[in-house]
Amino acid sequence: MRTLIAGNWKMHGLQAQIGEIAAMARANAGGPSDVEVLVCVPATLIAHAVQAADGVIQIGGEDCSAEEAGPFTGDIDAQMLRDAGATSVILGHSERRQGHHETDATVAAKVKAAWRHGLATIVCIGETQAQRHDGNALKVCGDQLAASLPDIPAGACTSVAYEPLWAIGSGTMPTREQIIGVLGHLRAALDERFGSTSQSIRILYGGSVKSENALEILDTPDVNGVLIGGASLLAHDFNAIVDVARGRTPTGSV
Ligand SMILES: O=C(CO)COP(=O)(O)O
Repeated sequence: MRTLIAGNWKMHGLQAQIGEIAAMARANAGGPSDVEVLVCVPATLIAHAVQAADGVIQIGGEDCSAEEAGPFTGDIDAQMLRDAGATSVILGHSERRQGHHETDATVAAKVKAAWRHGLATIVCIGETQAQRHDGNALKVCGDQLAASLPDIPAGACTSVAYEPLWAIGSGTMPTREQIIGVLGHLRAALDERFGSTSQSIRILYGGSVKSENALEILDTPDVNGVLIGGASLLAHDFNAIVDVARGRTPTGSV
């Protein structure tokens, strides 16, 4: 399984920032293929980003509707993301679960819609600080995984991103043992539910990933990649993390 280095621009980015995508693509052109690079951007930027990515890195969306085309003002469906050139979509990010009241059932319906249109999904789960404090991190994450990830039809592709809410944008990282604890639990659940298909599902870690901590995270058992927020906005920062994944000396943006 190739390591996935994925960015999440969240609600950041104007056309003026598309040069960052071009710089990410330039740095990855002709590189070894043991690392897959994906940047998920706001829907308004997908088509521009796909052009700038020049087929070197993949571009994804950050959400999609569970519905097909219809009377849903303001929503964007999976087919539209695909049409704009996205190959993947992040679903169930905690900022959507919290800010837009998305339940596990909503997320599962969105995942199915994305798969119908050939998008790979990154299904996000994670516990709050209070849930961890109460000793419920494993149960919360396990329950979210079970209810947010539908049975996987042949040909569908998904990753699961473990993003503890208290680590997102905070600069606070879980310990290596905490990551191992949750990811081991998730991998065991995936193995039990999906059998050999589990081996095609990457588990990503997300939350305050930077080039300085990327090596330690990527070297943690059961980590198959990372989902990066703030440090994915600038090619200089993002490329440094990709370089770490490739085992090269960081060179920054080219
Ligand atoms: O939410 C995240 C990625 O989806 C993580 O964000 P930060 O890397 O900024 O902590």
